[in-house]
Amino acid sequence: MTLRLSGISKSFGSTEVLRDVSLEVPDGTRLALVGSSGSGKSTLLRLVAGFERPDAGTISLDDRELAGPATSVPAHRRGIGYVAQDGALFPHLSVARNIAFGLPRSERRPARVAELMELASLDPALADRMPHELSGGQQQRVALARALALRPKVILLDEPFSALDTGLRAQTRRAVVEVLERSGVTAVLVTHDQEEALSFGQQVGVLAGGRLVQAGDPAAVFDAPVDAGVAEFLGDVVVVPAKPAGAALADCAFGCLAVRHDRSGGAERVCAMLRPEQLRLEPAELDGNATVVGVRRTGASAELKLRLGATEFPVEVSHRIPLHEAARFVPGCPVRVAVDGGVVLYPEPDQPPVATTA
Ligand SMILES: Nc1ncnc2c1ncn2[C@@H]1O[C@H](COP(=O)(O)OP(=O)(O)OP(=O)(O)O)[C@@H](O)[C@H]1O
Repeated sequence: MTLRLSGISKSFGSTEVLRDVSLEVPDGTRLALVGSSGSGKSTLLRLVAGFERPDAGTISLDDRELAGPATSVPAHRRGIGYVAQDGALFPHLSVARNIAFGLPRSERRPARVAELMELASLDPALADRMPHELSGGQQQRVALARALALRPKVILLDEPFSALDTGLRAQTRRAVVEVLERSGVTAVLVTHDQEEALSFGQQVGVLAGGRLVQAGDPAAVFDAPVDAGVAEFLGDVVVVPAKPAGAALADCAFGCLAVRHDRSGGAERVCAMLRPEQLRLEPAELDGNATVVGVRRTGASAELKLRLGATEFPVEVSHRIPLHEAARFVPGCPVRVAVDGGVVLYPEPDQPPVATTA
């Protein structure tokens, strides 16, 4: 079913947490909501689940209004499943009984539990284990199986992977996406992890200060963030002062580059954003456009500090390279820095832009 939010606002006392949020998650698709801590992600999910009421706006599933000025369908009547951050399993019930707890009485049969365990890619041998005897990833899959037991139309996942360590996190995320795909349920994930948000589904939505500042196809949002703040939030950036130079071109410390998206709104002073993955570096005696001014080894990589100064925009840029390449770049060495693909232009911030890559 298609989930629609229209003009949702919510305050707690005098604190406005969400303002005029509208979005649509088409039937059977997945949306990841990302934003920094306090941006209102969990509140939005709780409004959809029915744990809170919006102050303004409507929430509906297909043609059925769940929340609005004159409507408030209770949480248990919404047909919406909710998976909390810690899975919230009952510690005194086995895996099978935790899952069965989510089922209507008439369906509490071992065969139905086994079916849900299979759907959630859980080994049947785990059925009699207690939650504390499971890994974090297995616990999350039990929580998902329990949430799917009621055949919800929509499933909401509130930071379900945040307690897992990096390897298990990616593996559990892939497993969960497969389960959601198999069950064909519409899903919304809340996360503050950019990579997770960009790889979860068909749409990513970025919340900042209670507003949905951008939503759309993850690759398109990553490629053309609406402002420099979103660009930096979604991944590493290199930002340098720039000057428009005619038809979709801009001059900056890297030379004259193609502009792939102009988000400057015609501002007089602009800066250019690119991703570190776009940079290619070669030692170059003759046609260098940068100089190595520092090399710092950090684990498996090295951070080069480069000065780009051939133009009216001299800047220093930090750039990470694999450690085995570091020997080619010693301080004082001239370097040719080329940029693959174009840049995105933004209005220059009040503060001078900082050129960094993490
Ligand atoms: N029940 C409540 N009463 C008062 N303030 C609340 C309540 N729930 C949330 N808030 C406030 O609303 C703001 C947004 O909180 P919310 O949990 O939605 O953010 P979030 O983006 O999910 O953050 P995090 O990533 O840290 O979980 C915060 O400032 C929080 O303190």
